Amino acid sequence: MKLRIQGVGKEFTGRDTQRSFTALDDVNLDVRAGEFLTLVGPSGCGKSTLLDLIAGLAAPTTGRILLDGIPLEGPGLDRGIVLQQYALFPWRTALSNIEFALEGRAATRRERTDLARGYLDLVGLGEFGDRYPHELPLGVPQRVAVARSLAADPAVLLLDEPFAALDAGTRESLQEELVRIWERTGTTLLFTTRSIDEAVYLGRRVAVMASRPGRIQGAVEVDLGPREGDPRGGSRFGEYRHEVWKLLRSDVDQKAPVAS
Ligand SMILES: Nc1ncnc2c1ncn2[C@@H]1O[C@H](COP(=O)(O)OP(=O)(O)OP(=O)(O)O)[C@@H](O)[C@H]1O
Repeated sequence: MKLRIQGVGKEFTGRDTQRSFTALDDVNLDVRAGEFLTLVGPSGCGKSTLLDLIAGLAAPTTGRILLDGIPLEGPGLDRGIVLQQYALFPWRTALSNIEFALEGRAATRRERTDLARGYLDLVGLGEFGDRYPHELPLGVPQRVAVARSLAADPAVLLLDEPFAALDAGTRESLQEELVRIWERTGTTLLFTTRSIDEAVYLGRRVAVMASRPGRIQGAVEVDLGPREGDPRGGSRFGEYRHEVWKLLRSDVDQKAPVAS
Protein backbone atom coordinates (compact mmCIF):
# COMPACT_ATOMS: atom_id res chain seq x y z
CA MET A 1 0.00 0.00 0.00
CA LYS A 2 1.41 3.35 -0.93
CA LEU A 3 -0.88 6.21 0.00
CA ARG A 4 -3.71 5.91 2.52
CA ILE A 5 -6.19 8.70 3.19
CA GLN A 6 -7.99 7.84 6.38
CA GLY A 7 -11.09 9.66 7.66
CA VAL A 8 -9.77 12.99 6.39
CA GLY A 9 -11.80 16.14 7.00
CA LYS A 10 -10.90 19.77 6.38
CA GLU A 11 -12.65 22.81 7.80
CA PHE A 12 -11.93 26.38 6.76
CA THR A 13 -12.85 29.28 8.99
CA GLY A 14 -13.96 32.52 7.33
CA ARG A 15 -11.67 35.44 8.14
CA ASP A 16 -14.51 37.85 8.94
CA THR A 17 -17.44 35.67 9.84
CA GLN A 18 -15.62 33.10 12.00
CA ARG A 19 -18.11 30.64 10.53
CA SER A 20 -16.52 27.35 9.59
CA PHE A 21 -16.97 25.64 6.26
CA THR A 22 -16.51 21.89 5.76
CA ALA A 23 -14.52 21.45 2.55
CA LEU A 24 -13.85 17.73 3.08
CA ASP A 25 -15.69 15.24 5.26
CA ASP A 26 -14.50 11.73 6.15
CA VAL A 27 -12.53 11.11 2.95
CA ASN A 28 -11.21 7.56 2.75
CA LEU A 29 -9.11 6.52 -0.21
CA ASP A 30 -6.18 4.21 -0.87
CA VAL A 31 -3.84 4.71 -3.80
CA ARG A 32 -1.92 1.56 -4.63
CA ALA A 33 1.79 1.56 -5.44
CA GLY A 34 2.26 2.23 -9.15
CA GLU A 35 -1.42 3.00 -9.69
CA PHE A 36 -2.76 5.73 -11.99
CA LEU A 37 -5.79 7.03 -10.09
CA THR A 38 -7.95 9.87 -11.32
CA LEU A 39 -10.16 11.90 -9.02
CA VAL A 40 -13.13 13.46 -10.78
CA GLY A 41 -15.64 15.90 -9.34
CA PRO A 42 -17.39 19.19 -9.96
CA SER A 43 -15.80 22.58 -9.40
CA GLY A 44 -15.43 23.33 -5.70
CA CYS A 45 -15.88 19.75 -4.44
CA GLY A 46 -12.48 19.81 -2.73
CA LYS A 47 -10.08 18.16 -5.20
CA SER A 48 -7.36 20.79 -4.76
CA THR A 49 -7.90 20.86 -1.01
CA LEU A 50 -7.32 17.10 -0.86
CA LEU A 51 -4.18 17.33 -3.01
CA ASP A 52 -2.85 20.17 -0.83
CA LEU A 53 -3.29 17.95 2.22
CA ILE A 54 -1.48 15.05 0.53
CA ALA A 55 1.31 17.41 -0.59
CA GLY A 56 1.59 18.54 3.04
CA LEU A 57 0.86 22.18 2.17
CA ALA A 58 -1.97 22.16 4.73
CA ALA A 59 -2.95 19.85 7.59
CA PRO A 60 -6.24 17.93 7.82
CA THR A 61 -8.66 18.97 10.56
CA THR A 62 -9.51 15.32 11.22
CA GLY A 63 -8.09 12.00 10.09
CA ARG A 64 -4.64 11.30 8.71
CA ILE A 65 -2.70 10.54 5.56
CA LEU A 66 -0.08 7.80 5.49
CA LEU A 67 2.60 7.06 2.95
CA ASP A 68 3.81 3.48 3.23
CA GLY A 69 2.28 3.34 6.70
CA ILE A 70 4.02 6.50 7.96
CA PRO A 71 1.80 9.50 8.81
CA LEU A 72 2.66 12.56 6.77
CA GLU A 73 3.85 15.70 8.49
CA GLY A 74 4.36 18.58 6.08
CA PRO A 75 5.78 18.61 2.55
CA GLY A 76 8.49 16.23 1.37
CA LEU A 77 10.42 15.22 -1.73
CA ASP A 78 8.52 11.91 -1.71
CA ARG A 79 5.52 13.82 -3.15
CA GLY A 80 5.68 15.92 -6.30
CA ILE A 81 2.91 18.24 -7.44
CA VAL A 82 2.06 19.63 -10.90
CA LEU A 83 -0.49 22.44 -10.97
CA GLN A 84 -2.55 24.00 -13.74
CA GLN A 85 -0.28 27.05 -13.37
CA TYR A 86 2.74 24.77 -13.82
CA ALA A 87 5.14 27.62 -12.95
CA LEU A 88 8.38 26.95 -14.78
CA PHE A 89 11.16 29.43 -14.00
CA PRO A 90 11.01 31.85 -16.97
CA TRP A 91 14.70 32.70 -16.75
CA ARG A 92 15.79 29.07 -17.04
CA THR A 93 15.75 26.90 -20.18
CA ALA A 94 13.63 23.73 -20.24
CA LEU A 95 16.74 21.65 -19.44
CA SER A 96 17.80 23.98 -16.66
CA ASN A 97 14.31 23.89 -15.13
CA ILE A 98 14.68 20.13 -14.81
CA GLU A 99 18.27 20.41 -13.53
CA PHE A 100 16.91 22.56 -10.72
CA ALA A 101 14.79 19.66 -9.46
CA LEU A 102 17.90 17.49 -9.43
CA GLU A 103 19.96 19.70 -7.16
CA GLY A 104 19.25 17.50 -4.16
CA ARG A 105 19.72 14.26 -6.10
CA ALA A 106 22.82 14.58 -8.25
CA ALA A 107 26.14 15.68 -6.85
CA THR A 108 27.83 17.21 -9.89
CA ARG A 109 26.61 19.56 -12.56
CA ARG A 110 27.51 17.00 -15.21
CA GLU A 111 25.37 14.33 -13.52
CA ARG A 112 22.48 16.77 -13.25
CA THR A 113 22.67 17.65 -16.94
CA ASP A 114 22.82 14.00 -18.01
CA LEU A 115 19.89 13.04 -15.81
CA ALA A 116 17.88 16.10 -16.92
CA ARG A 117 18.43 15.16 -20.58
CA GLY A 118 17.12 11.68 -19.78
CA TYR A 119 13.93 13.15 -18.31
CA LEU A 120 13.45 15.46 -21.30
CA ASP A 121 13.77 12.43 -23.58
CA LEU A 122 11.31 10.53 -21.37
CA VAL A 123 8.61 13.11 -22.10
CA GLY A 124 9.62 13.25 -25.78
CA LEU A 125 11.11 16.75 -25.62
CA GLY A 126 14.78 16.07 -26.38
CA GLU A 127 14.95 18.87 -28.92
CA PHE A 128 13.49 21.57 -26.63
CA GLY A 129 16.21 21.57 -23.96
CA ASP A 130 17.71 24.94 -24.90
CA ARG A 131 14.42 26.81 -25.21
CA TYR A 132 13.05 29.18 -22.59
CA PRO A 133 9.46 28.67 -21.36
CA HIS A 134 8.07 31.54 -23.49
CA GLU A 135 9.61 29.93 -26.59
CA LEU A 136 7.88 26.57 -26.04
CA PRO A 137 4.86 25.59 -28.17
CA LEU A 138 1.41 25.09 -26.65
CA GLY A 139 1.24 22.09 -24.32
CA VAL A 140 5.01 21.69 -24.08
CA PRO A 141 5.51 23.64 -20.80
CA GLN A 142 3.14 21.21 -19.06
CA ARG A 143 5.30 18.31 -20.25
CA VAL A 144 8.43 20.05 -18.98
CA ALA A 145 6.66 20.54 -15.64
CA VAL A 146 5.83 16.82 -15.51
CA ALA A 147 9.46 15.97 -16.37
CA ARG A 148 10.70 18.35 -13.67
CA SER A 149 8.46 16.74 -11.05
CA LEU A 150 9.46 13.23 -12.12
CA ALA A 151 13.13 14.24 -11.90
CA ALA A 152 12.80 14.64 -8.14
CA ASP A 153 11.87 10.91 -8.16
CA PRO A 154 8.76 11.20 -5.99
CA ALA A 155 6.95 8.14 -4.65
CA VAL A 156 3.67 9.81 -5.65
CA LEU A 157 3.09 12.47 -8.29
CA LEU A 158 0.03 14.66 -7.71
CA LEU A 159 -1.39 16.41 -10.78
CA ASP A 160 -4.02 19.06 -10.09
CA GLU A 161 -6.03 19.69 -13.28
CA PRO A 162 -2.80 20.25 -15.22
CA PHE A 163 -4.47 20.24 -18.66
CA ALA A 164 -7.67 22.14 -17.81
CA ALA A 165 -6.71 25.35 -19.63
CA LEU A 166 -5.75 23.69 -22.93
CA ASP A 167 -7.75 23.28 -26.12
CA ALA A 168 -9.24 19.82 -26.75
CA GLY A 169 -6.66 18.62 -29.31
CA THR A 170 -3.60 19.61 -27.24
CA ARG A 171 -5.25 18.17 -24.16
CA GLU A 172 -5.82 14.78 -25.81
CA SER A 173 -2.26 14.52 -27.04
CA LEU A 174 -0.95 15.38 -23.56
CA GLN A 175 -3.22 12.72 -22.07
CA GLU A 176 -1.75 10.15 -24.46
CA GLU A 177 1.77 11.29 -23.56
CA LEU A 178 1.04 11.04 -19.83
CA VAL A 179 -0.21 7.44 -20.19
CA ARG A 180 3.01 6.59 -22.07
CA ILE A 181 5.12 8.24 -19.35
CA TRP A 182 3.26 6.33 -16.64
CA GLU A 183 3.71 3.04 -18.53
CA ARG A 184 7.45 3.73 -18.81
CA THR A 185 8.08 4.91 -15.23
CA GLY A 186 5.49 3.08 -13.12
CA THR A 187 5.23 6.16 -10.87
CA THR A 188 2.14 6.34 -8.66
CA LEU A 189 -0.04 9.08 -10.14
CA LEU A 190 -3.01 10.88 -8.61
CA PHE A 191 -4.64 13.19 -11.16
CA THR A 192 -7.63 15.49 -10.57
CA THR A 193 -10.04 16.64 -13.25
CA ARG A 194 -13.58 17.90 -13.80
CA SER A 195 -13.82 15.95 -17.08
CA ILE A 196 -15.35 12.45 -17.03
CA ASP A 197 -13.69 11.63 -20.38
CA GLU A 198 -10.27 12.67 -19.11
CA ALA A 199 -10.75 10.69 -15.87
CA VAL A 200 -11.79 7.50 -17.72
CA TYR A 201 -9.11 7.79 -20.41
CA LEU A 202 -6.26 8.31 -17.93
CA GLY A 203 -7.19 6.43 -14.78
CA ARG A 204 -6.93 2.72 -14.19
CA ARG A 205 -9.33 3.56 -11.39
CA VAL A 206 -11.57 6.61 -11.19
CA ALA A 207 -12.58 7.94 -7.77
CA VAL A 208 -15.67 10.14 -7.90
CA MET A 209 -16.06 13.07 -5.53
CA ALA A 210 -19.27 14.67 -4.37
CA SER A 211 -19.48 18.20 -3.05
CA ARG A 212 -20.69 20.12 -0.01
CA PRO A 213 -19.12 18.57 1.86
CA GLY A 214 -16.40 17.08 -0.35
CA ARG A 215 -16.30 13.31 -0.04
CA ILE A 216 -15.71 10.17 -2.07
CA GLN A 217 -18.93 9.00 -3.69
CA GLY A 218 -17.49 5.78 -5.13
CA ALA A 219 -14.85 4.39 -7.45
CA VAL A 220 -14.82 2.61 -10.80
CA GLU A 221 -12.06 0.22 -11.96
CA VAL A 222 -11.24 0.88 -15.61
CA ASP A 223 -9.77 -1.68 -17.97
CA LEU A 224 -9.71 -0.50 -21.55
CA GLY A 225 -7.44 -3.34 -22.67
CA PRO A 226 -4.32 -2.85 -24.78
CA ARG A 227 -4.11 0.70 -26.09
CA GLU A 228 -3.96 0.15 -29.80
CA GLY A 229 -5.84 2.91 -31.49
CA ASP A 230 -7.91 5.42 -29.57
CA PRO A 231 -10.30 3.77 -27.07
CA ARG A 232 -12.30 6.98 -26.62
CA GLY A 233 -14.83 6.17 -29.33
CA GLY A 234 -15.31 2.52 -28.24
CA SER A 235 -18.28 0.97 -26.45
CA ARG A 236 -16.28 -0.02 -23.31
CA PHE A 237 -15.18 3.57 -22.91
CA GLY A 238 -18.82 4.61 -23.15
CA GLU A 239 -19.83 2.11 -20.45
CA TYR A 240 -17.17 3.31 -17.99
CA ARG A 241 -18.10 6.88 -18.80
CA HIS A 242 -21.71 6.10 -17.94
CA GLU A 243 -20.78 4.41 -14.63
CA VAL A 244 -18.80 7.47 -13.55
CA TRP A 245 -21.58 9.77 -14.71
CA LYS A 246 -24.11 7.79 -12.62
CA LEU A 247 -21.99 8.22 -9.48
CA LEU A 248 -21.65 11.96 -10.10
CA ARG A 249 -25.32 12.18 -10.88
CA SER A 250 -26.38 10.27 -7.73
CA ASP A 251 -25.00 13.14 -5.65
CA VAL A 252 -27.01 15.68 -7.63
CA ASP A 253 -30.15 13.53 -7.27
CA GLN A 254 -29.65 13.18 -3.50
CA LYS A 255 -29.55 16.96 -3.22
CA ALA A 256 -32.46 17.68 -5.52
CA PRO A 257 -35.48 19.04 -3.63
CA VAL A 258 -38.20 16.44 -3.25
CA ALA A 259 -41.55 17.49 -4.73
CA SER A 260 -44.27 17.47 -2.10
N1 LIG B 1 -8.20 28.61 2.08
C1 LIG B 1 -9.53 28.48 1.99
N2 LIG B 1 -10.35 29.13 2.82
C2 LIG B 1 -11.69 28.99 2.74
N3 LIG B 1 -12.31 28.18 1.85
C3 LIG B 1 -11.54 27.51 1.00
C4 LIG B 1 -10.11 27.61 1.00
N4 LIG B 1 -9.62 26.81 0.01
C5 LIG B 1 -10.69 26.24 -0.58
N5 LIG B 1 -11.83 26.65 0.00
C6 LIG B 1 -13.20 26.23 -0.35
O1 LIG B 1 -13.24 24.81 -0.28
C7 LIG B 1 -14.03 24.28 -1.34
C8 LIG B 1 -13.22 23.31 -2.15
O2 LIG B 1 -12.29 24.05 -2.93
P1 LIG B 1 -11.24 23.33 -3.91
O3 LIG B 1 -10.43 24.40 -4.56
O4 LIG B 1 -10.51 22.27 -3.16
O5 LIG B 1 -12.22 22.65 -4.98
P2 LIG B 1 -11.86 21.97 -6.38
O6 LIG B 1 -12.67 20.72 -6.45
O7 LIG B 1 -10.40 21.84 -6.53
O8 LIG B 1 -12.44 23.04 -7.41
P3 LIG B 1 -11.94 23.40 -8.91
O9 LIG B 1 -12.21 22.18 -9.74
O10 LIG B 1 -12.82 24.57 -9.28
O11 LIG B 1 -10.48 23.75 -8.82
C9 LIG B 1 -14.54 25.47 -2.14
O12 LIG B 1 -15.85 25.79 -1.71
C10 LIG B 1 -13.56 26.58 -1.80
O13 LIG B 1 -14.18 27.84 -1.87
